[in-house]
Amino acid sequence: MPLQAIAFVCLVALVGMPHGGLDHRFGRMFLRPKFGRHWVMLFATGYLGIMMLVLLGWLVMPLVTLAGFVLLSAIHFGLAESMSSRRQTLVRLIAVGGLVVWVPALLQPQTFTELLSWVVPNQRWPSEMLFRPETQSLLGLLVITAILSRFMDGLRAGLITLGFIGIFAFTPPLVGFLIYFCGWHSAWELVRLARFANDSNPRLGFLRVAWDSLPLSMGASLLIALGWWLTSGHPIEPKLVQAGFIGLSVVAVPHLLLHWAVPDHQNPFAEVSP
Ligand SMILES: CC1=C(/C=C/C(C)=C/C=C/C(C)=C/C=O)C(C)(C)CCC1
Repeated sequence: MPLQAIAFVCLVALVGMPHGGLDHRFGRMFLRPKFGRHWVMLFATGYLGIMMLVLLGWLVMPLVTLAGFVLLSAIHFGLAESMSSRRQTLVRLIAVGGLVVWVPALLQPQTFTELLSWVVPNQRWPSEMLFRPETQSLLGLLVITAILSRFMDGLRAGLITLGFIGIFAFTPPLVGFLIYFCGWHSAWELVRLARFANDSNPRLGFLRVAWDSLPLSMGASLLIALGWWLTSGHPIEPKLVQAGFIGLSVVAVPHLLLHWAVPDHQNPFAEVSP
């Protein structure tokens, strides 16, 4: 298990962070046409401000912040999964995008509550909630909705979804998350960005993306390291998962909001006027 916690933090830093490492370019595309050279100030203030709010949320109301973060993440992952789908209702997005949470919460409640107790320590709520029949039924319903919804999008989408459900059901929740987040969500986003960077030579495009996303990803990883250092005094494994998870959520929320504001097809490498 400590190995999983270490892999969680390292892979999130190395593969997960870079997929949001070009957010400043998306921000520039969104803000510069309206605000000219003031875009940098606005972007930095907005992004950092949202990060601070999320951090404050974890300190003041951890459960609300956890629930809000899981819902936002589900919508974000759901949108990425159903980019080509025309049927993007909120319930479907949440059902599909949240599978990485719903499936282990339903089928591995014991391990899942242990992880939750590391993320939000001293709270009895997760273990009381997760084992209730109402919660289990709701989770089951979400999983069924996701399967039906993806098969309606096409056989391939349905089969991929079943494959992921199998992974989330049988691998430890952190491993399932890493396979999905690093091996699928971030990987596809990096491929998409590499194509934007250099359509005729995606390999060169990939190098450019890696290079350009270095400052923001390094900054985010350093912040997580700082969180680790500040929360000293706990056993290593829960602490790694807590620092990794809270750090991830702090940088993920502004990323999710930004990507709702900017249309998917816009190239972040294109020159922006003025
Ligand atoms: C609650 C919970 C999980 C959910 C993590 C989520 C929801 C992460 C979302 C990340 C995002 C949206 C990154 C941005 O790009 C895990 C790790 C599966 C298991 C431990 C408990």
